[in-house]
Amino acid sequence: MILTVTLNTALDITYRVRSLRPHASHRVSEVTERPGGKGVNVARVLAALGHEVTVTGFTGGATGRVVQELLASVPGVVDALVPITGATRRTIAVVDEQTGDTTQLNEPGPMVTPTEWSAFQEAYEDLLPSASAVALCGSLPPGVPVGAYAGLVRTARTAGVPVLLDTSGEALRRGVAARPDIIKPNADELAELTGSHEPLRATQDARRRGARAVVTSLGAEGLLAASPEGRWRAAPPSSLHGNPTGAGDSAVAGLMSALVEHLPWPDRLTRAVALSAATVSAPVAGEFDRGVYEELLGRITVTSEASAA
Ligand SMILES: O=P(O)(O)OC[C@H]1O[C@](O)(CO)[C@@H](O)[C@H]1O
Repeated sequence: MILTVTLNTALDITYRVRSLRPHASHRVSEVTERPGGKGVNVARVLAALGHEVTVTGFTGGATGRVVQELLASVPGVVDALVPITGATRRTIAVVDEQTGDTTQLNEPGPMVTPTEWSAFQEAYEDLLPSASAVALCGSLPPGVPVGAYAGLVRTARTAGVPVLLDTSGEALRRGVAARPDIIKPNADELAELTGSHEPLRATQDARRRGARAVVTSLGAEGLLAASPEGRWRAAPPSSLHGNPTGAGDSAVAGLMSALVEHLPWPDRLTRAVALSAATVSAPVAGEFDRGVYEELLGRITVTSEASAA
């Protein structure tokens, strides 16, 4: 199975409003609730692709119960979340129907105690021997040490399990130094890590800091990747309109799925870009439009940076 870790799980709520205006009161035309947090979204996409997936992380309170109930109805996903006393957070995406723009409001998450953090680390070590790969995704809830991902990367490496890290800020900086197999920052997260706003230079710099491979998401322009096997840009034929929430999570799912299938890098990137774009076409995070995905698979352009230079 593929293991995904979401330390800051969430009940993802999507509101659709006719037009979002500051200082105004809004009537919500549609409400959608999904089990969320980045690794949970990755797991839902992987399961839809036919992979066996186990999700771990923390769950607590009434929101945590709703997340687990919703997760139980997703075929192919095994729930190995660790219970805590605090309540799982809500994350809210407000979609403006007129402009198509999405505004995201993410709560910080519950306080995790040192005992709960130790219980998680034990559960993680127990799950790793059954995992073909692990994805560590999203923000850290309060109470979890900032070096948490660095420790989880090291534990995966010791167990011989390939590990992808998708986080930001200091947690990313420390995690990269622990030498994960892949990181998947967006351009802003990469600039914060490296101090460089030139994506190709920053992608290579992140490899020097410890990541074996770096896949940078460039929004509607696709992905930029640097690995020991080469450097590539992968782009969709045109930018799609819709809700981009979760597009990065779908890219991670594409990379993970192609990694465990031992596909070469250009095929991994093709799958990641097609899934990411097909997620923009779907109304909520963690879901993708299968028709768009299958149609796009044959239309992603992958260019070797070495030969393009
Ligand atoms: O852990 P964070 O970085 O706050 O991200 C969580 C959020 O990101 C999303 O996964 C979108 O990528 C939302 O579904 C929401 O749960």
